[in-house]
Amino acid sequence: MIRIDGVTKRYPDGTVAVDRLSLDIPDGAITVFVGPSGCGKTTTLRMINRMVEPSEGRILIDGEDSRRQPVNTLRRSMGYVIQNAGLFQHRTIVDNIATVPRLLGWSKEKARSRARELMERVGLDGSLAKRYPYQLSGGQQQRVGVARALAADPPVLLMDEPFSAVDPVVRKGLQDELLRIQAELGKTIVFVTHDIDEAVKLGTMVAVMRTGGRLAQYAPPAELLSDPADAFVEDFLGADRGIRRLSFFPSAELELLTGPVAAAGTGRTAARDTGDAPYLLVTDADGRPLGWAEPGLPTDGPVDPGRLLPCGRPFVAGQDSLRAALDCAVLSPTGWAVAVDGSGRVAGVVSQQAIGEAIRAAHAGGRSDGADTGASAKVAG
Ligand SMILES: Nc1ncnc2c1ncn2[C@@H]1O[C@H](COP(=O)(O)OP(=O)(O)OP(=O)(O)O)[C@@H](O)[C@H]1O
Repeated sequence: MIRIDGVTKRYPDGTVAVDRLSLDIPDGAITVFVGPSGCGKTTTLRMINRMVEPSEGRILIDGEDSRRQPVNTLRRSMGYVIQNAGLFQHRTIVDNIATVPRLLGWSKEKARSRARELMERVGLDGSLAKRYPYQLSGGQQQRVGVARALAADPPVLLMDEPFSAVDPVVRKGLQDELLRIQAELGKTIVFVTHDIDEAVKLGTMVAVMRTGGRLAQYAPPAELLSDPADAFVEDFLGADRGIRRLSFFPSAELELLTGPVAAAGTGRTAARDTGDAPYLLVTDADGRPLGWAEPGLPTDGPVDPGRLLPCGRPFVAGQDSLRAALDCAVLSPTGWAVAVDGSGRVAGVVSQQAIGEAIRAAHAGGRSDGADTGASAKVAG
């Protein structure tokens, strides 16, 4: 555990970048520092690996004052990733990644073989190994930056706005990759961003900082969304925090109806017994959703999918969140959401109204994952 204990940073010109900050960064989890520009996020991160020395207070690593370790030993135990990756332009990708192992005295072969293994881990094709950084896209360069930081297998990764310079689609891919790597390797990651959505998505714990380097709130993201500490945090979280909070409620308890679901051309569709549902959901022979049949549309023979109402993007029952289920229902012209299993086959349908009831029950039960335990079990979707 990294304990930040009453830390203040005053720069020589008198600027107080961080003001009496105290918090514990748990092992094997992602802790995100988020806040407006100039609130002291980068300074905090750099105090952890002593690129910046605190003016007051101390930082304990597994109970020991970080100043008791030689600074080089400390830094080698902490990979560091920055915006635009900061790669060595004159070195190939594989040699960029092999930098720290080489500094640690590994042979060239061993360091390069480790680098190639890491390229695969961060989702980079091996054919890029001999290229130079300028021959890679921004997103690929960021992956190289992550691989380089992981090369010597440090227990801690410090990441300063690592994905800020890439477009939203690439950024989402990098975030997903980081979550996957974190789940696989169990690193302690300290991540700085000014993007609250990124913080909520990635953080096991989120520290919201305010201008003047003060901590506004430190909590799992579900708790931030349900109980912002004050108006500043509430404002920073943005207008749709209620909807975003639904990402933390699993869809597992939604009661799915299978009555209004039928495969095209099976004859069952002719009966059109849709129960409570006004429409019939028609699937293909494998059970994958084709669309909604309006009353009156013959469905007992081959169905022209062009005549069905679209069913939008279904949610994965049990795996996706209530937010995904609600989104599906809201976007559906019928007001009903389609649930599928992991292989895309229809598991059932559920109405907007039933989802609304599940949301009310979830709020009443305070069942958003992680809010009680401090461990944020994220729900996909
Ligand atoms: N070397 C320095 N000398 C004086 N003031 C500094 C120095 N470095 C940072 N600051 C000031 O300290 C405050 C915190 O800066 P810091 O870079 O930690 O903020 P930040 O939250 O990371 O900002 P951003 O999101 O814009 O990167 C700012 O007011 C900044 O101008």
